[in-house]
Amino acid sequence: MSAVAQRVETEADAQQELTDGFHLVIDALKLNGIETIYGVPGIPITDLGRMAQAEGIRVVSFRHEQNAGNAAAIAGFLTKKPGVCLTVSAPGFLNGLTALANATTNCFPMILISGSSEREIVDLQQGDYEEMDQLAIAKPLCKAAFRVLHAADIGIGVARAIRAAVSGRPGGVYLDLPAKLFSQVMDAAAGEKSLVKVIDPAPAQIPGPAAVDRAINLLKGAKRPLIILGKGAAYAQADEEIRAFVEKSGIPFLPMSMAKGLLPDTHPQSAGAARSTALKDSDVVILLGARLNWLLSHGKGKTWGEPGSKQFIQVDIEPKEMDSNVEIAAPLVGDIGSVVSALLDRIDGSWQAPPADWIESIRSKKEANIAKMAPKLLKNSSPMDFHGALGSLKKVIAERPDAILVNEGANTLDLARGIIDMYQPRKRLDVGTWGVMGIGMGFAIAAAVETGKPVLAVEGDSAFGFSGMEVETICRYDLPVTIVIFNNNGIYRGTDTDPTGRDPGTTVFVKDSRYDKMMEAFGGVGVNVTTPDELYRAVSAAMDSGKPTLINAVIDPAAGSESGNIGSLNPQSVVVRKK
Ligand SMILES: CC(C)(COP(=O)(O)OP(=O)(O)OC[C@H]1O[C@@H](n2cnc3c(N)ncnc32)[C@H](O)[C@@H]1OP(=O)(O)O)[C@@H](O)C(=O)NCCC(=O)NCCSC(=O)C(=O)O
Repeated sequence: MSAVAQRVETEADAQQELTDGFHLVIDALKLNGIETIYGVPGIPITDLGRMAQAEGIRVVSFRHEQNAGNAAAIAGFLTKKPGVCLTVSAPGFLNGLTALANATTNCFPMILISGSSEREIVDLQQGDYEEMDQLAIAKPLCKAAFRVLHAADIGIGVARAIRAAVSGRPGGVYLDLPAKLFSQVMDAAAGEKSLVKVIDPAPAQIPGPAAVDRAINLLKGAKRPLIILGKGAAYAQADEEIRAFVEKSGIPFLPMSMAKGLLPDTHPQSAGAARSTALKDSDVVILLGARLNWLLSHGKGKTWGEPGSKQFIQVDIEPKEMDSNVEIAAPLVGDIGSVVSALLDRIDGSWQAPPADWIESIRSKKEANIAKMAPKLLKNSSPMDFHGALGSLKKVIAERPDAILVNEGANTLDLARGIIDMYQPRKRLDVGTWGVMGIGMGFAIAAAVETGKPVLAVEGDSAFGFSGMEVETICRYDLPVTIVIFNNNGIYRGTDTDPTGRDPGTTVFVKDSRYDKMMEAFGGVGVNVTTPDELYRAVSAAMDSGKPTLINAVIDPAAGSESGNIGSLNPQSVVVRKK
């Protein structure tokens, strides 16, 4: 090439605006309304995080990918947009996978984006930095998995990930971005054209009229109807329609834990405090975004009364969910908002409220259970038991109904679920379908970031340990998160011993630990409390101040029972060994 031609080409290059993989990923996310990324920086995505922040995306950096992943997952639940988690390759990617799988199980829309090493080297197993076939590993753990090899395909890759995460039954999606992709350069105009805006990412799915007729006829013939609200109903953000359906039909409702607050727990139709009676004695049960999994004893057995005494109507966006455990007499496939609207249209002048004896039997059981519980909640002992401590927190939430409650643990979870009334939708976030420990700080951080509301995380001492280092993240971003650790020195209880006398018992922790000191180490507020009154005052002050606070609540080490309320799943040894 002549010197003149070279000069002409250089000038043309100088005028040509360029973009690269980094910027295309950011532009694709922004075009689709992704405003926040949760992640942990490192090779090869450090600059992606920096640049995303510079371009106006909020980037929240965590201390461990599992917590960033949990944050992304619950952001998806709260917003109906996929929460994005960004990780480094192999080990960081693996750390994010638990959250991705948990998101998929819980039907939370989430995208795990991980950098990865070079395809050519990985496929020949030549020992690249953090070499791993991440796409193959992610596939069975999520709803969909994609890899983008060319900058020109980033737009499509991001679009496919978003649509896969939120359409139909929401879930986790993996997006694999090899390191080389980020520095691939292309013409900026062509790059912009390659981006895809996802139109109507989760289209409404309207139920067929015959399916609606079948369900309404069944409900009309019911003597003891029951509505079970699941977290799918909470996710749908069809709050007004659901409330109208419950109130116009007059049917008692039972919320699953993350559906609490869709209608207030204090609502006269709530059967939450009469759970056994409602499940056992009902004859027609409508499941609204709730699955008949272990949490509902698979729809059979003694929880559900006489065999054959039940008929189920199930509302779910996923047709395969029907008949998963027992026969579904009236399947209603569609999105919750569309199905509930269709049902509501049919609650007209001919509708008759459920028989008075059914309503009365729920009411009287509920009142008896509440009356039995009431004195336990007032106990102002030191050290505290679970009921006394939770009585205080019940008051705190009643006074701040728009606060978000995050909850995990065994006794701390089971008792808080019943005791702390919720008043508004999507305010209770917990361990979900898997009963997984470790969601605490990730959920609390995302709840604060996404909603700006005060967050109260009520944590068993064991559960907190899985994500405890994120208190630094909470302080760093100055989030309005109050953490209460129910500290009874161990898992379930703090009294276990090693029969050989050699080591601590397998379920105990260091006695009388001061978790509040952890918060102080990072500039947050730490408080140690020993009575329910002190707890009430400390939590109220913390939530009003909006300052990151950790309250170490000293609970009697002998308080608490084993198993985290999963009864039948706890195997018991039948062998007695001779010494
Ligand atoms: C399986 C369940 C859905 C059902 O449990 P049940 O014990 O049958 O029901 P609940 O806990 O909801 O309620 C217990 C009883 O309290 C009553 N109840 C409910 N609310 C109230 C109020 N406000 N006042 C008075 N009484 C009440 C309710 O009607 C029941 O009484 P009756 O009506 O009289 O029966 C639940 O336990 C659950 O969600 N479990 C998940 C546990 C979990 O995920 N654990 C994590 C594992 S921990 C771990 O990792 C590990 O241990 O290992």
